[in-house]
Amino acid sequence: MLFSNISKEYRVKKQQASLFQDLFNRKYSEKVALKDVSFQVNKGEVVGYIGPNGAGKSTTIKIMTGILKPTQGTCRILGVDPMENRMQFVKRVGVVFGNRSNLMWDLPVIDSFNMMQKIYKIPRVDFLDNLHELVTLMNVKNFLSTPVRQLSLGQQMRCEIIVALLHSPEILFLDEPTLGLDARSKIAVHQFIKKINEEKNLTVVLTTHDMGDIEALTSRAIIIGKGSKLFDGDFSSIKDKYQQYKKVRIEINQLNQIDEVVSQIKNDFNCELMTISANEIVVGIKNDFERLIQFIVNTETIDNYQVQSLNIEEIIARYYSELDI
Ligand SMILES: Nc1ncnc2c1ncn2[C@@H]1O[C@H](COP(=O)(O)OP(=O)(O)OP(=O)(O)O)[C@@H](O)[C@H]1O
Repeated sequence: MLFSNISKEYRVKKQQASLFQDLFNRKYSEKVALKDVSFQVNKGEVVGYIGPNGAGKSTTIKIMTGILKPTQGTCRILGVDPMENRMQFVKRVGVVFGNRSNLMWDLPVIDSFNMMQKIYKIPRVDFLDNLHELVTLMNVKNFLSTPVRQLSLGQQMRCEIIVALLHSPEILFLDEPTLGLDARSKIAVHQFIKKINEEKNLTVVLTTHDMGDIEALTSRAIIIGKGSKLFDGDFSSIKDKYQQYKKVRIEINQLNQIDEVVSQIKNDFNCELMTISANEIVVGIKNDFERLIQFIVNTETIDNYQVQSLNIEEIIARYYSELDI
């Protein structure tokens, strides 16, 4: 899979002062969604595509699945341009958009599965084999005759993934597959994606806001911000970079003492004062950590303290801010 020097600009209509101007002299501006993004994905790989809101994740998936044409660059999926010969292309890929359903809302789940057989003209024997395997793997047997609208979000997502896999695609694209799911459902989706990748050597590209998806599914992450690729590699190297950075919560119950402690920390330590509230100071610190702990232990007005490492969301936010994004 090749995504080479891809840029995408959307044409956006500008709001004009009057309706008359709007009708007869329409003006447009360009909204840059992707800027010269390149990467390759090999067969059987699982790749996480991470970024904050508006970074360009969905635009990338839409280009890879032939829904959108890039303004510049070359996209080759399974050796072909996804915009050309769409009928052939869609038979070779599976797509799940977390915010759009391929299931028929009022009908039993099994009807949506049967419909896929007709749409993709899957031979009956292959379909039944696949269905049996996927239903067992995803543990959805008990609600095959339940109307989709009565399923929980987690059950629905498991069914969406089955729908995308019934025609045995070679690549699975997942756009925010765990959006809105509770912790248990997320784990079920992770386990399933892992299994299907291992057993069928299926290539998986998934976009996510959720760092837990990356940790559970893959070591390779591509990080995107404001349309540009910022990182492509082993996500643990980003995590390691920030591992020494600690957050220290300092509790002070004597309200009149907090200002003094704040100014001592400010003057004596190389650290970042993250938040200061009535009885708590949160400090971000890297090199001066041991000395800060000594200070805390020796300061009588400090009642309690807690040390935390950065969680993954905070690591990404820090990474973005260092790159001035
Ligand atoms: N059809 C469109 N017309 C104009 N601008 C668009 C269109 N679709 C997306 N954009 C803009 O392009 C940029 C990238 O959007 P995209 O949906 O790819 O981001 P994303 O990373 O998927 O965000 P989110 O996580 O919020 O879904 C954003 O600034 C968005 O506002």
